[in-house]
Amino acid sequence: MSDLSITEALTSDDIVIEGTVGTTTAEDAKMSMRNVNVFYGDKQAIKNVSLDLARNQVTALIGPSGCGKSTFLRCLNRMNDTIPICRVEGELKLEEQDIYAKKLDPVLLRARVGMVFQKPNPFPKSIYDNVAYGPRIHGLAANRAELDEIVVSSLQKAGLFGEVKDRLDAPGTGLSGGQQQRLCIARTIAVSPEVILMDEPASALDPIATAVIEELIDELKEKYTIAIVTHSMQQAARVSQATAYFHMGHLVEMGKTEQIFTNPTHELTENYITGRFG
Ligand SMILES: Nc1ncnc2c1ncn2[C@@H]1O[C@H](COP(=O)(O)OP(=O)(O)OP(=O)(O)O)[C@@H](O)[C@H]1O
Repeated sequence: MSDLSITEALTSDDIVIEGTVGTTTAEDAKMSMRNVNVFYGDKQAIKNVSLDLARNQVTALIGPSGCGKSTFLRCLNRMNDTIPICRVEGELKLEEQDIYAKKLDPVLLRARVGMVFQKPNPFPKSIYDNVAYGPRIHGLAANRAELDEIVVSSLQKAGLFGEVKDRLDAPGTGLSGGQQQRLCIARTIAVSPEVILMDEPASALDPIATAVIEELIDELKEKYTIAIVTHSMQQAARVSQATAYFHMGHLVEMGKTEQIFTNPTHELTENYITGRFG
């Protein structure tokens, strides 16, 4: 394919992408998705995507704006349930559990598969209460001492405790952007999730706060399985072990991050990572 035809193909709605190249399965999968299709009304946003999230790894979902990264991520803890016109088809499993099973309570699923959003969104409550909120509604602490312990250890794991330990009663909204995002990560961790989904978690932050979040993501993978949507290829390369390249609803290519960024197989992936499209 010449560059011109690639450019045409990249901007055409008629592009045909057959299957996914690379490795989409993991030996030790924490989550497995097979033949996932997602529709908003009549419009199909995800087209027959299959991939695994490997346990204790960071998987980056990358691709041009509108390719379906966030839609796919939101399927993994049923956040799309909140969009009435959205319909999800296919098999989505958290270990052996079908996460779309009728009997499954999405609120409990979201405690197991937590989510951190693009814009830090602390509740208008104290730092303490932000982190204690989840454990309280899920009844995870028998008494105040246990709750204190969860709050402190969650703030520690999110790398924020040292900065806020003397002002746990202060409002969470009074923290800096980067601190607020770490507070949101602490809030997610507080309910002991198994998987953490991150939708562009650093895009609203300055480079220093971004570096802190990236270091934290690297530490968090020791305990959790992580999927991150990012527009920053440098960030994907820095924090992830596996990368999935989406294009117009298709999963074009997936593999080890190093290979995707140094030696991609598909021309569409190569064009994206070399900055010819995006
Ligand atoms: N709530 C919605 N209702 C209707 N269509 C939607 C909705 N959310 C997303 N879409 C459409 O689904 C497609 C995929 O969107 P999505 O937000 O998942 O892409 P993305 O790759 O995450 O984009 P971005 O990088 O810009 O955030 C787009 O065509 C978008 O317009």
